[in-house]
Amino acid sequence: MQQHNAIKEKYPDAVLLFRVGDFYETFNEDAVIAAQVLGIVLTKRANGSSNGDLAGFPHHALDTYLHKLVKAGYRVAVCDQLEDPKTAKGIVKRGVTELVTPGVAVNDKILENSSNNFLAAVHFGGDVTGVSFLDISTGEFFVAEGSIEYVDKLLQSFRPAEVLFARQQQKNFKATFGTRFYTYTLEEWIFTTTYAEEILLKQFQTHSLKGFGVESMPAAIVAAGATLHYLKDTEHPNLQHITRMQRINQEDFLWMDRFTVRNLELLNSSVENGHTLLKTLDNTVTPMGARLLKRWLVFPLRHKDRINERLDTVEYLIKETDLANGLRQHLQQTGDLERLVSKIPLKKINPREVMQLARALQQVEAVKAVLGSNTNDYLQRLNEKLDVCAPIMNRILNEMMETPPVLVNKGGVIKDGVNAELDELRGIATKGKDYLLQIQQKESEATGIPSLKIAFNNVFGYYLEVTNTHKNKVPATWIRKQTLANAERYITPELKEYEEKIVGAEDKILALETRLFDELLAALQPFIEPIQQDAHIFARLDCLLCFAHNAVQYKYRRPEINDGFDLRITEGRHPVIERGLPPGESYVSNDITLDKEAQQIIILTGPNMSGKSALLRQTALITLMAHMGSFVPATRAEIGLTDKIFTRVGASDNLSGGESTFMVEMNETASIINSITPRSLVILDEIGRGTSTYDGISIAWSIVEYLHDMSGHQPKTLFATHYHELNELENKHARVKNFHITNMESGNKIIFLRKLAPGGSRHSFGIHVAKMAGMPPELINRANEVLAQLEEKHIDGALQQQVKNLSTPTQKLQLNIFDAHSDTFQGIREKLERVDINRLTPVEALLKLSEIKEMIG
Ligand SMILES: Nc1ncnc2c1ncn2[C@@H]1O[C@H](COP(=O)(O)OP(=O)(O)OP(=O)(O)O)[C@@H](O)[C@H]1O
Repeated sequence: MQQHNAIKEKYPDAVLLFRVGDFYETFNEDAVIAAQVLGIVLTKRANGSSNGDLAGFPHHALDTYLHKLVKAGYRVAVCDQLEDPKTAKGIVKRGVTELVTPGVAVNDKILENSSNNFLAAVHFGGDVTGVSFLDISTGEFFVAEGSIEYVDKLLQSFRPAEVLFARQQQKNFKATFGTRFYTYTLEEWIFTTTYAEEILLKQFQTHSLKGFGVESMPAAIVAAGATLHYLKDTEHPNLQHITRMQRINQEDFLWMDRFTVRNLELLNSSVENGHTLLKTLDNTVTPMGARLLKRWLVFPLRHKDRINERLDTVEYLIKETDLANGLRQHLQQTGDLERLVSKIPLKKINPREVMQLARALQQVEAVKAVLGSNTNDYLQRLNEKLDVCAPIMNRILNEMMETPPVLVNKGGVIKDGVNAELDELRGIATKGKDYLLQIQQKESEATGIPSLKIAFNNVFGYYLEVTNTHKNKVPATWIRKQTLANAERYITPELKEYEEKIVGAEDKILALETRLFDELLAALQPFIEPIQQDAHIFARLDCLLCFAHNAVQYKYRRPEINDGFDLRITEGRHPVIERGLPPGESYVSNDITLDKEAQQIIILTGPNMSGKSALLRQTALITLMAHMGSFVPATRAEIGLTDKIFTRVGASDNLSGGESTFMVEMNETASIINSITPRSLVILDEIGRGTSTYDGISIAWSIVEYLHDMSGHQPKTLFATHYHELNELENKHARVKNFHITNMESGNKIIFLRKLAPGGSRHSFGIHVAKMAGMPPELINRANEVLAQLEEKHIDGALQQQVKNLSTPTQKLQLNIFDAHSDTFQGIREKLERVDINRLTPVEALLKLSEIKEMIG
């Protein structure tokens, strides 16, 4: 217990699993947690002066129980016996061999195949915030820095299992990023540039960080350093598979903030088990492909050439069916090469997995052969980078048994003919066993006991077993060892002699096989990087094959990406809703055009349930898919390169999280306004609905005017609303156009036609929808009465009239000077750039300040 307590002191916030013989035991408060989470028995035991709680489980169940504790949000320190109890003097030496936390998990039971398990670190560096994401199970390591909003979006996209930050930032972190994450704090000194650089250089064995393109990203470097520090802290010293850092450049990707990622239901649905774009598109066949697809989805490209490179390849794969089928087949048989290779340095790879790795390399060889004859540039480049790692693949295949066991200490790992000593020992062991059979036969004949058996147990080794009916035939020279109910067990000197030979040989075989396997693992080390590269290329191939598959299966077409600003979609469909429709029903496609000249903003009205939201979202999703390099659900799509997609949805009650729902709605909308450009696509769904009609219309009205008039910024905008009054905007602003979704009234029913048509609509048919939803007839009748009276009194009409007479804005739109696109900003910037601070006198400085003040006006 003294040893336990001393170790526990070093890991106070972890549950300590303390190895005692064949068990992992937990004590005191750890035992209470373990019993509760694992459903194991909690016992009391005398422990020194007091009675302590105790709960334990057999050591071979470690994987299962460890996983449960970590999933339940606990940090777990695994404390093992560091020496052989047989040879140890006094108390066996023990130490923590691994600290497992939600973000530092390599166990297959904790990890999900199709998801990365990222450990993130955030460094608040004053002006910029740095962030890093590391998946120890795959070796991927990303760094970035930028505004808080940017880091927030990255956190939303990477969804780390654990986030690290400096202890002093506890309040700040919570205020900035909320309580969505599992977090852990580290000492402040870890978050310094010098320390971070030192630890990173040591990891990558380089003299500078230049090669990673991060030297001008101090905040990101600090975050990355903290991540590596934490890995060492959690007893993960062997990280040879973390070979590089990749920097994420904001300008390389189409930006979507976290509200957009959520509103478009890219990764998560708002309803349980609902469909997401990811689920709809994911037809990958390898785990690394599935993980990469997720990343492609939240980081769509922004460079035309790179998008077209993907689109060209998808087109090529669609045409070359045999090639695509061949590739898919080989990929299917590869398994999780990326995670297998990461297990090598972590010393977590077992013999069976090493064999899987060799088989995966055989697939690399096969893929190279298939790709050999292709004429697509991108595939050719990928093929050149594929490395079969033949020396190690052949060595594994030549030296290891075809189906080795999971545990190396079970033997049967190394083939015959690989090592002469091993062959000899195996000869002895088998011969010894043959000889035992001969003894059995010989003694059976000599004694006349036909049922005589030789068997083995751990207590007294090999023995002869005689059933009670033949007991009297046993010779006097045999030594009786055990009496059972219906049999007796004996040993003989001859039996013991052979036993020694066999058991000795078997022990030696296991030791030798373990050594040979370790040698094989050491030989694998230099191949970690090329195999990682192979895994990465397979992931890309998998995603592109998946796009080709989707295009054929779901009739997607190649989008045309151009440098213009316009968006023209012909017969577009919603990829997710379309797939969920019941058999026999088909999705009604729609054309949509947004351009800079005549149709920058569309005000979309239509009855409830007619498909306004669907149309809005499909426009965003088609744009997004095109930027991923995927074909799209439309017969034609011309898409001007887009830099940002914003989606905002009017408040609904399930969004509330302490704040009023309308406040949430306004907060979210406000954050768009400052970062829009003409290349942005803005989707607003019933913004303003969370307040009274007058307030709502006024806010919605002014948002549209603002987006219309922001000089030089005018983003393409789709605005769905129930406020028909907003249709009046078309008459007052040149680039606002009204559209509605058509429906047909048949008796007192409405039939949704779901077709987009020019012009606004007058009714919402909310009462029809209430009726369809099964509201009591009395209630529906009363609602109709109230509506009729309101309409009779022209309340609705009066508002319509007032809207018509609305004046133009009294105040010209004031551009934010901190908006990098504004002329004022550019002017101030130029002025400041010309100033040489070293030569400036105080009076000159005051004069400059006054000039700048004047510019702001
Ligand atoms: N083009 C379409 N073809 C087939 N079904 C569609 C289409 N558009 C929408 N739907 C179906 O109609 C349902 C309602 O659509 P949606 O939510 O877009 O309506 P809405 O006009 O936004 O309604 P509300 O104003 O009440 O929010 C969708 O869930 C979908 O199942």
